[in-house]
Amino acid sequence: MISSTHVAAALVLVYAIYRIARIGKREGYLPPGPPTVPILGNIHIFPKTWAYLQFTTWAREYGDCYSLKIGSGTMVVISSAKAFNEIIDKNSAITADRPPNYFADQVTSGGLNMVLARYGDKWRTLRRGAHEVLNLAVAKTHRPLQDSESSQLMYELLTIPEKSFTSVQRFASSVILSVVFGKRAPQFTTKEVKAFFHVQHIWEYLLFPGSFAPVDYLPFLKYFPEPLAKWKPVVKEVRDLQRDLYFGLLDETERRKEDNGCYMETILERSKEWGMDREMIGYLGGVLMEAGSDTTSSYLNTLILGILAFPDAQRKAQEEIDRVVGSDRAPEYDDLENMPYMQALLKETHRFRPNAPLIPRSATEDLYYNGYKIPKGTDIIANLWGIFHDPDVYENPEWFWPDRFLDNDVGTKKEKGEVPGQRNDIAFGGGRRVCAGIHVAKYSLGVVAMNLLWAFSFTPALDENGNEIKPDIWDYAQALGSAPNPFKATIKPRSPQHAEIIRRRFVEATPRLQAFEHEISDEDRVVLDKMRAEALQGLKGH
Ligand code: HEM
Repeated sequence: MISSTHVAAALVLVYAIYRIARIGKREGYLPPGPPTVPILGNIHIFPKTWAYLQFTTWAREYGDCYSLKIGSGTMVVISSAKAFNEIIDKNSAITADRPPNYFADQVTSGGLNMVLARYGDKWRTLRRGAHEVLNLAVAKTHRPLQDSESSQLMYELLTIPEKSFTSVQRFASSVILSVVFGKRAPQFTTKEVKAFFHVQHIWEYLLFPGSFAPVDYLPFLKYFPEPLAKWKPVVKEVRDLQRDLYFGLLDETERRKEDNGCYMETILERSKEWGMDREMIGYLGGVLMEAGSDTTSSYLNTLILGILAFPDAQRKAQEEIDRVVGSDRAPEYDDLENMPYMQALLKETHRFRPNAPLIPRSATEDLYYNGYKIPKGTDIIANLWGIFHDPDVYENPEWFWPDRFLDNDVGTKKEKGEVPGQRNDIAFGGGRRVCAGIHVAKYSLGVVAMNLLWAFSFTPALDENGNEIKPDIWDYAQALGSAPNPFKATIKPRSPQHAEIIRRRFVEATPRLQAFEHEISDEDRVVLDKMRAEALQGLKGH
């Protein structure tokens, strides 16, 4: 006989099956998206590589705001300037959070990595500390240093052009090291730069979706023992390496007490007022290096790749620079306002290969877009690649073609007229989490780009048979940001007069650079002395 207990058990079972079968199913109020399967949702088709390309393909099929089901969780991908403006800019108060990141929390003492931190008190304190030292007025005080570092970059391209790729990386790292910790990196092989790139490589691997099990989506995995949790030793390694580097540099700044005006000197002086303890200070310094180094160098190397592959852009930029600056002096930042083509070229580089093709956010309250609901707790991915490579909005989006920005400030097709929400600095993000280093970044990018094009002609490198190697605009690293793989170019000064000015500027920058040459290795000292002596010799020889 069937008892009421049996009936109750059967009902519970049916309900449980019904609930489990619904896991992974897209709720009716969500934006559309690819078909789901029970339990997994869209996990089985989630891209393990080149996510931004697949996200863009889906955007063309499902629209500028679509959803993916990650088990019972939801991810919404936005791929138009309008959606970005409405969701990220206008709704910033409820979309400024980042998705949970267990690995980042473990590595940086409970979420002190400002870029990845949840939207809360720790982030607010870090952001305030960053703002105090990165705002426009303070950023301006570092411009002489950026100019001086750029003069060494130009000198390296003149004398060791075959190392252009790493020279650009050295420049970017040295600027951030100096600005943040008051200590420069004279070579790409300088101890701190080597240590930084070493740990950064492992760190990116740890963060890259698919490298390890998705602990944030399946939290029970956190409790697995080490043999089953392959990320555990990697987390420890990254933590140890980062602490050695970041806190080692902080110790050095404290020891030195010398006033070269670096960020750490200010932060150490005012940390109490800003509510920052030593852990926060060390990680803030390190995170600024992480956020400011690769971005700047990848951008500049992309620019070089772009003008190699699309020589028309180089020719037009140089015609303009010659007209505005001439060949008796090197360009200065203020020249940029008289150079519409150069401005267009800078914008085009951001559009062509945005440094952050996907920006992760998380909704802290329900919000609505185009009648769809984006519930609290949804991960929101701003797909910058999809925005910038939309053929409906941009003419030939896969071309490096600065001219598009001459017609209108945002580079969109003429017949499109004004595209709602479009602005030309989306590449730096938006709302409350907009790039904290935008002023430092824009100066480095502008000054170096103008100097590169003023000083040198860039043509494709030659192979062993003397044939040109076709620049490959798709040869990018499988990483979180858009970083071109190393490539070679033929780089020649545009005239002996240009070469002489490059040498002179490098020699004249010596005292400014020396203010940041602390505790540098014997090897770095020897190389620097030799470079300076040769530059001086070159000048006398003329
Ligand atoms: C080519 C240069 C750069 C580009 C394109 C760039 C772009 C970005 C983007 C897209 C974000 C995410 C913004 C968002 O969530 O809306 C970001 C965040 C950030 N950037 Fe930059 N960045 C660059 C250089 C720099 C530099 C030089 C620094 C430091 C000196 C820096 C410091 C930061 C920091 C600290 C954040 C985290 C902001 C937060 O989460 O509150 N960036 N950047």
